[in-house]
Amino acid sequence: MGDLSSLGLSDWLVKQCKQLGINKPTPVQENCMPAILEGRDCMGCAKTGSGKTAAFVLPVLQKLSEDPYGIFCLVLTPTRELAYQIAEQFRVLGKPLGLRDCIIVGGMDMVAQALELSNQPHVVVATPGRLADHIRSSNTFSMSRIKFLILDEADRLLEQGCTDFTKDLEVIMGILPAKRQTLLFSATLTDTLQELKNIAMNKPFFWESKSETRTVEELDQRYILTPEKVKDAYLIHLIQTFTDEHDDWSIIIFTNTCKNCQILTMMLREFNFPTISLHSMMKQKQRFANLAKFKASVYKILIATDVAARGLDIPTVQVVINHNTPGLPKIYIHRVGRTARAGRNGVSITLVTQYDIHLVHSIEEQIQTKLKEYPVQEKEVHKILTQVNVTRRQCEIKLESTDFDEKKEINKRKQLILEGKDPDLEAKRRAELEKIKSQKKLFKQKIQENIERQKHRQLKKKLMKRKQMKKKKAAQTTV
Ligand SMILES: Nc1ncnc2c1ncn2[C@@H]1O[C@H](COP(=O)(O)OP(=O)(O)OP(=O)(O)O)[C@@H](O)[C@H]1O
Repeated sequence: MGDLSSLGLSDWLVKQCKQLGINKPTPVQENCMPAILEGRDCMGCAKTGSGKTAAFVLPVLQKLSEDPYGIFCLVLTPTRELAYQIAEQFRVLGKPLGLRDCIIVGGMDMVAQALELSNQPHVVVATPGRLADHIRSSNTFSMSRIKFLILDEADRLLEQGCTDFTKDLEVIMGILPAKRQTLLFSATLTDTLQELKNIAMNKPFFWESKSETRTVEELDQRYILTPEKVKDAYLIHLIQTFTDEHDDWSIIIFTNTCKNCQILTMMLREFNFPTISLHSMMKQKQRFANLAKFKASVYKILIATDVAARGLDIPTVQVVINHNTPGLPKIYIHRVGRTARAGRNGVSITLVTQYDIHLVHSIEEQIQTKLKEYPVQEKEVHKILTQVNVTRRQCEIKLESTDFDEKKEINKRKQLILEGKDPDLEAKRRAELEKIKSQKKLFKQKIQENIERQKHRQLKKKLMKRKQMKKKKAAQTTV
């Protein structure tokens, strides 16, 4: 492994790296940085926690120091928290340059952001939706001279998941110069490789870490097979044993919905665990505050939806618990990648119900690793089962008495308005779709029933025939 200066970084930058404990480049840095410094487009695919952020931040800072102007670099990333984390890396490593950065994410004051953009910062780190809003609504800034476009978690930005960035990306691409360097990074690039290659047009340098497995060796990956109803008791038991056995610890628990996230947080607090939550129905300021408290170990447990699955770098996290088995292997890879980062050890425990076994198989196939069973003292779990289930029900009732569901509905309507849709028309459209769906289902059911009936009739006929034949034969032999 070479050192940082032999890769083409200036002394001031190498010194800055050392102050942050970056002494030797990681493989993704060693391989991608020279290509970026040569001026090539680059696609880097390396495991979680392997230093992909510095792999693009360092060459950008190097180039910026040679010819400083704003706006020099645009970084796009799928979540707001990640945008702050990336901007922080730029700020810390670029301090000797007097680097000016600007963070453009949803949920924060748009006027203040517009002002910052008009001051020509060197680096803009943004989530696509809010940046596209700025482009649509003002002409006080220009990105026509940017040198670098970086898509961090590039596959997420391009996939059409629950948050679809495609329209916003089109708006953004429309104001960027064709002559630029495009850098794409993620731990899971391969699924969307072709779309990504279309964005990085100039025969990108492609580097993927060679490894049979897609998760890091330092990660101990476990599962617990549990009926749905006993899941929470297992969770409480796991946390209790973990707190009993470790002094300096921190856990992230991933769950599938904002509501579940809220209920689990309330529940764990009832059991006196220092818990805080992070999900998209929280106000942005609260999201940042909660994450900061978790990072500072004021709270040891973070319960989050997949909004925290990608990119977050919190070295103290030793355990990741999947309260639900992720539906996609790629989500699993990112979730468990919140621990065992940068060579540290970590454990991940996935709670698996009988309905999730096929999901575990496809996860194992993708990561090329078999999950091992996590040993649990069943007796201890059964002792707390009733208490846990009663507490959950109480928390559910408590949450129902707040306006949580109402807020969810309002948020949905707001989102539709922002997308230029009429919420009432959308509701009508969705109701009609539901009606068609259920009619189709009914129709299918009827056809199935008819087929079954026909089969039954044919079978009956066959049996009757066989009986008659037997009778006939019997009659003939007696004659
Ligand atoms: N060369 C290095 N030596 C030691 N530590 C490093 C080095 N490069 C980066 N790090 C540290 O490793 C940690 C993980 O880096 P980073 O967040 O960039 O990972 P990543 O590959 O982007 O992970 P993810 O896919 O989860 O986003 C950070 O705390 C970072 O400061």
